Amino acid sequence: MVARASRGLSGRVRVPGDKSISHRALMIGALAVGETRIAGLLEGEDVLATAHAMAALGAHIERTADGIWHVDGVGVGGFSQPAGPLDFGNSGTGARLCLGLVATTPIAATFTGDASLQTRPMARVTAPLEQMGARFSGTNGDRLPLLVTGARAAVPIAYELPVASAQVKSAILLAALNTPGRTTVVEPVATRDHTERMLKAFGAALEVAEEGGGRRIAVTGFAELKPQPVTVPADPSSAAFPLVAALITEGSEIVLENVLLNPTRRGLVDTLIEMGGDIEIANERQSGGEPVGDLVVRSSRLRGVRVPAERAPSMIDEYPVLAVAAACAEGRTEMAGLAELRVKESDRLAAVAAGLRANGVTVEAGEDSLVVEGMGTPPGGGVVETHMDHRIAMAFLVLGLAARAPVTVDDGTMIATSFPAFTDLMTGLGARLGEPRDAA
Ligand SMILES: O=C(O)C1=C[C@@H](OP(=O)(O)O)[C@@H](O)[C@H](O)C1
Ligand SMILES: C=C(OP(=O)(O)O)C(=O)O
Repeated sequence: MVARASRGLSGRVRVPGDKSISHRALMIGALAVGETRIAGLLEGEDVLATAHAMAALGAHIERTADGIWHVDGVGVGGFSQPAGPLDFGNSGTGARLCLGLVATTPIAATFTGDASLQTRPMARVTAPLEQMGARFSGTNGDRLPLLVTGARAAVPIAYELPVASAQVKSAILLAALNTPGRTTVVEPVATRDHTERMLKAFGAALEVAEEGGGRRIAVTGFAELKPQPVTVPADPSSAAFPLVAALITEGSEIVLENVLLNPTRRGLVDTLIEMGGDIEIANERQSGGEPVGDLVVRSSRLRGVRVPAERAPSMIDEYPVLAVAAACAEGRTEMAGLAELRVKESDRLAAVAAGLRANGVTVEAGEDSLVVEGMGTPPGGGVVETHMDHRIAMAFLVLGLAARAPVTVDDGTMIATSFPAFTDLMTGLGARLGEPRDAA
């Protein structure tokens, strides 16, 4: 795909539902007794893979013509042995959270995924889940495909997260639901807390205590989960693309409606405001147990900032597009604490650095840091390798809207994993996106 210099993005749009909340709504709905109705579910490939997995484990899942998803759950401990492998496609969240679900259920299941997912580390979840009694075997070290044998008699653990990861935390909390006694997870830095919020709403026995900058979360097993209606707010990680696009293309003013503003997810918005971004948060309210608001965004002259390491978990998926904003700012932007970017759908630190260099931007990439020299208007003109990574594709298409020369990404197909309507939504706002063969 190719993106060309654009001006005056305008319109009022709602990006699709939050990916993290969508995965959890299907999984926790599958564990409740009775029907959970989900409005605004993200219908991207990652979430659809989770829906298939829940159905393969015995939940009844149906989408009605009004767009509502109905999940008829089997109850905690009620999953049945799937007939074939569970394929999570490109999705780390789907695979890791579901490993937690199966780990304490007495069934066996093979977990697999696409070429990107098969390179991603799973030991971070299999290590604590083994302590709870699950067994994992495979031929590729800790990587997928893995055969998981759930514990017959699961044991509760007290676990301190070695990496700031909501996926690891959530895998353990979900495993704890079918484990007798009290399982405790301590996270030194707060990560997204959608699992905790949703489990509480469904009636799980869950306690959260603030501890320093982090949290201690305890789950007592065997509570019955009661179905709850879930309304999924717009995904801030998807909103990030039109948000940055409007800031860096001249003469733009857009409104992004109903965006999730959970404090564990709003690092990008806060950083862009620090950079001088004209972002107004209107109509702040609560929706389905989460804070949401409308973002009014106008083109802005951005300036470089220092983004502290402790902010990383609250914007971990947004660094590729932040780096694009930084390239279009005046001055240097320094980002620290980025080690986790190396183990996402691609090595995002390397992919961002290579993509920016290909478009004439000066970048310094350290082991876990990135420094981008802002250029106001970058030259562009490069071809970016996306490495099966949706966020790399979308971030560099956004760069192309503000660069002097068009920016090409080698493959736009992975965008469908998290934001299938990306191209339509962006072109609807006035962005010039297309295939290289299309007329300029
Ligand atoms: O829990 C979640 O829904 C997610 C957690 C993050 O991963 P880590 O837990 O690996 O940081 C994030 O990158 C991913 O897109 C979604
Ligand atoms: C890291 C991401 O997703 P996942 O870990 O679920 O593959 C992402 O969507 O940016």
